[in-house]
Amino acid sequence: MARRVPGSPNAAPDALHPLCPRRGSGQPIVRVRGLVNRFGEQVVHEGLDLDVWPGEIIGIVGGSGTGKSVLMRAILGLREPQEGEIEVLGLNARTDDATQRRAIERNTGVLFQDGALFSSLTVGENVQVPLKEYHGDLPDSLRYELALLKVKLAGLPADALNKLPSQLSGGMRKRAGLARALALDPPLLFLDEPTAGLDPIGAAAFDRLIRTLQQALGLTVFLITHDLDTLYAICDRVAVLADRKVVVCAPIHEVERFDHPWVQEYFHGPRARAAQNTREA
Ligand SMILES: Nc1ncnc2c1ncn2[C@@H]1O[C@H](COP(=O)(O)OP(=O)(O)OP(=O)(O)O)[C@@H](O)[C@H]1O
Repeated sequence: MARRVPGSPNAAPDALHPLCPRRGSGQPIVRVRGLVNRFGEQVVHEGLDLDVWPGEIIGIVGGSGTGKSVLMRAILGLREPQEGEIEVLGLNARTDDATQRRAIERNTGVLFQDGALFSSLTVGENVQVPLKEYHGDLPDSLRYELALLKVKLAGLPADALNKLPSQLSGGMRKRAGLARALALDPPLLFLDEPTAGLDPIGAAAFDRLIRTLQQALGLTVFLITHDLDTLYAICDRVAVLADRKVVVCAPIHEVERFDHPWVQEYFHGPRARAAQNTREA
């Protein structure tokens, strides 16, 4: 079954999140320049540049260990790179200024690969964690209502609110993680391999959910994936990490033609051909 997703890739949503830079303003929502990340002798990134534009879904791909997660962590300020500039929503992500750091945190939602839910809290309590941190003055009943709204937005039934993560399927846990990532209505969403571990039907449903939410909420999405179907189904542009940097960043049909051994193997190797055949079937 080919994945069918509402709204075509490359068609950015009409309405952007109010905190997003205006489209056409020339201002990216994430700007990375000259990024260097090293672990001891190992150089992961060396002079990496990347722009993420308002309202797009950008897919980040690359071989295992090319530094996709390290890049995401550096952008989110969860890791201090050795060199480079990183701006998020016009703010310096490498600042020591606590107010700016908090503003970035407040405006970015993250779905980590394993969902990263607190196992001893229910789904509803997990979603309320960021609400408590940033809106501690809200009455409990309103926080509960907001958590319920996010859980429904993420496509979970209302009764999931009172379940522990261990009582959910893998796909439902991803949706619960997504609900928490959306708790504060961020303009910018980071997803680390959201469809990993899901069966093809569950993965296709998750792709649809991401596209629908991105269009409805005017989100910009930074999406790390190995999933070719996701790239074709929902990504407006694809950035390929190789040789310690972004070697190409463009709409997928341009990336497919890019002359680089990893790109050619990934997009034209046996697995890619199988995915292509599935799409054409
Ligand atoms: N805290 C750390 N300490 C030492 N090395 C690290 C650390 N975090 C990441 N690395 C190394 O940096 C490299 C890039 O890791 P990263 O997790 O970003 O890769 P990735 O592209 O996301 O890989 P995958 O597709 O397998 O998830 C790897 O070689 C990894 O071992």
